[in-house]
Amino acid sequence: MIRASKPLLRLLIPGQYSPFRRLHAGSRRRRYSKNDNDDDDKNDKGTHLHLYKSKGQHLLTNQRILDTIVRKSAIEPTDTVLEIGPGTGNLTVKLLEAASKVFAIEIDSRMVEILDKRALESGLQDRLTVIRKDALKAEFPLLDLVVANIPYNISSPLVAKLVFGPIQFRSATLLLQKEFARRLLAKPGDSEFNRLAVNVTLVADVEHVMDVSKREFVPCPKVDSSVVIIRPKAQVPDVNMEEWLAFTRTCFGKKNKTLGATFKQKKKVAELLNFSDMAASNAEYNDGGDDDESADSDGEEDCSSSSGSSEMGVSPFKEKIMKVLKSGCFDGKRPSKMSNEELLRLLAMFNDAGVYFHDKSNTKCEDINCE
Ligand SMILES: C[S@@+](CC[C@H](N)C(=O)[O-])C[C@H]1O[C@@H](n2cnc3c(N)ncnc32)[C@H](O)[C@@H]1O
Repeated sequence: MIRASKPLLRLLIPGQYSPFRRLHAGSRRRRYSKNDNDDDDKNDKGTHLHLYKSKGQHLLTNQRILDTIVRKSAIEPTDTVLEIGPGTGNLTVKLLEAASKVFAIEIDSRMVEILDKRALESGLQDRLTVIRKDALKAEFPLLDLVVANIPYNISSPLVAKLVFGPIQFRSATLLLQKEFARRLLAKPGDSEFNRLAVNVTLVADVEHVMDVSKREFVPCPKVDSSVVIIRPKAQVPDVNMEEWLAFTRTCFGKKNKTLGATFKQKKKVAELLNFSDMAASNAEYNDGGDDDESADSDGEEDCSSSSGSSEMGVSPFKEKIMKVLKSGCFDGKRPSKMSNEELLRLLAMFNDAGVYFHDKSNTKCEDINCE
């Protein structure tokens, strides 16, 4: 928690006064108090604004960077923009000038108050709707673009909510922790390549826009940042997303291990067997009891029927898995070097052989990360 030493109003408008410099200098000495307690807001009422580390309250004050973010977002005058975590509104006022409508979702009621006041002062209040909610719980409105300097502690579920959620949008320009952005942008074979990149790039393209030094924020955080633009793909592979997420979780549990070694683990095989049994039984029930021939990859064994699968022990099931891996030359491959096309092909081969993936912890689409 940090306390601004000058009246609140002066804190809000960078460039007009120097409190940011003072605040900045202070932040180097003491970023937040040890008691970063969200309930401790007794000093917020007067002229002071406490910024909470737990809410990721680092305000971006550099006008040039704010302008670049808006310009790179390619906002049309008719666009509706969603901003997540508007804070005191440094980015919001610029979005209001560029767009027809801005929805801003902010969890902190003190920020909401400041934001409303600032919009009023700009004369653009009619274009702004502030929603005082947790962005992870709020229902997103219909929108064209997302432009936001988000709280970094919700990066992963928020990106998942955007790319796997029901709301369609042209692009999301996001200021993220640099390390998280690197992981989003990583390609197979890069040391940062991981499950996050695999899952996001299945449905969206990610472009790096620029890096932003931690010194551009008040208070100064410990980490640098990067701006990226996420653009949903026009065409996404026809795959069950819940199963894909469970599949990538299994594969990327140890991303540098060969798939042969990963799928040799007894526990993993037993889990897969249980769920594949259930999936096969459901398929039979839904089909009115008919055999599903499409689930049998080579016709040599009846992998799909409930009787075949449910009576199959761990060992024969493991053999089946190994057979799939070998027939596609996947057994020696490491997930850290595999493309999405290869992973999709492997999942399709597993499904054809009656092997299905499911997260026993009930994977939701928010869960796209691996570490
Ligand atoms: C990194 S600050 C960005 C502030 C402002 N956009 C800027 O660039 O100066 C993040 C903002 O998100 C808000 N916030 C934190 N968690 C949130 C959540 N779950 N939902 C909505 N807003 C949240 C914080 O209160 C804070 O105002």
